[in-house]
Amino acid sequence: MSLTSTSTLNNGVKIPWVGLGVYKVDKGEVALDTVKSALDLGYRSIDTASFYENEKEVGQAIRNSGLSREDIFVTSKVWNTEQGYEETLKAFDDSLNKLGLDYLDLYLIHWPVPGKFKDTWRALEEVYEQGKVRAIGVSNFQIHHLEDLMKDAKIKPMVDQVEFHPQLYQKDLLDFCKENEIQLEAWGPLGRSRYLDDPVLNELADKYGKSPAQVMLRWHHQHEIVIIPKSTKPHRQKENADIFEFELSEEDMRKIDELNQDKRTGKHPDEFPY
Ligand SMILES: NC(=O)C1=CN([C@@H]2O[C@H](COP(=O)(O)OP(=O)(O)OC[C@H]3O[C@@H](n4cnc5c(N)ncnc54)[C@H](OP(=O)(O)O)[C@@H]3O)[C@@H](O)[C@H]2O)C=CC1
Ligand SMILES: O=C1CO[C@H](CO)[C@@H](O)[C@@H]1O
Repeated sequence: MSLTSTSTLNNGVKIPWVGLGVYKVDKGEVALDTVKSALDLGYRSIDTASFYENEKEVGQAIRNSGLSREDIFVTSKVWNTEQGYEETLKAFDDSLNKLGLDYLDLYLIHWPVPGKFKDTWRALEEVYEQGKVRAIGVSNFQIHHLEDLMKDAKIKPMVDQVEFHPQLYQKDLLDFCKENEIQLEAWGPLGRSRYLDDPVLNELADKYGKSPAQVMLRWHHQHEIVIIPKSTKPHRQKENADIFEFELSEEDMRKIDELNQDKRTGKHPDEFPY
């Protein structure tokens, strides 16, 4: 198992289990260097969004890498103010242009904007059917949003990317996604580094000879969740990728499950100020 090991989405497309997130990675040199070091270390999946304002640098770093386009999995997202059918078709083209790519691997609805996300989804179905994106999905969708979307959708979402970490163990959503063949992807898988001093995670880190961050990430992996930890630092990128060579016991998985406090670092999807 390595950074090239993948989960298979419900349409057969393969997504790496571990990718690099690039939110708050400043455009310019920082973004170029961050994506370069990740690709050099073997990362093959990058998660960006029009909202992050670094698509240009992400695309440039991918082209500079000399890797084949088909070996890299690129995700972007349509932002809230860009939602609606026509608006999303335009936003998709803008993202492709900024990235300098002729197709995306995954395009997501960033948040379930009330009254808009169904029209937005029709636009995603359209670009998917045109072959401009290999998979489509959603982000920050709760079970009720998924159920609502799937009532009218021609194509079922392949991915739901949500905030997920031990302090926000969304078991019902995870089970729902598994039942419906929707791949759950965790944003903030390190809890944005706020809970790394948790005593249970530290005790387990000592037990397995790993860092608390690696224990957290491995917990997601054993729950079959795709993760996209962000770091601008090569030594942390390396650490976050080194989670394939150890296994948490069932008892230790349960101990981490029990850390849940329904605690979010971001907004609740039903309360986001749309
Ligand atoms: N769909 C959505 O609405 C959202 C999607 N996302 C996506 O998910 C990605 C990941 O989430 P994000 O919010 O960045 O949070 P993460 O949980 O990935 O945490 C990132 C933070 O942890 C630090 N860090 C990284 N690795 C380590 C380590 N090994 N030890 C200690 N600290 C570490 C980073 O600092 P440093 O860089 O200094 O190493 C940074 O401060 C985003 O970058 C973005 O792509 C994020 C938020 C919302
Ligand atoms: O992707 C994102 C990055 O983080 C932001 C602040 O929490 C989110 O709003 C956004 O969805």
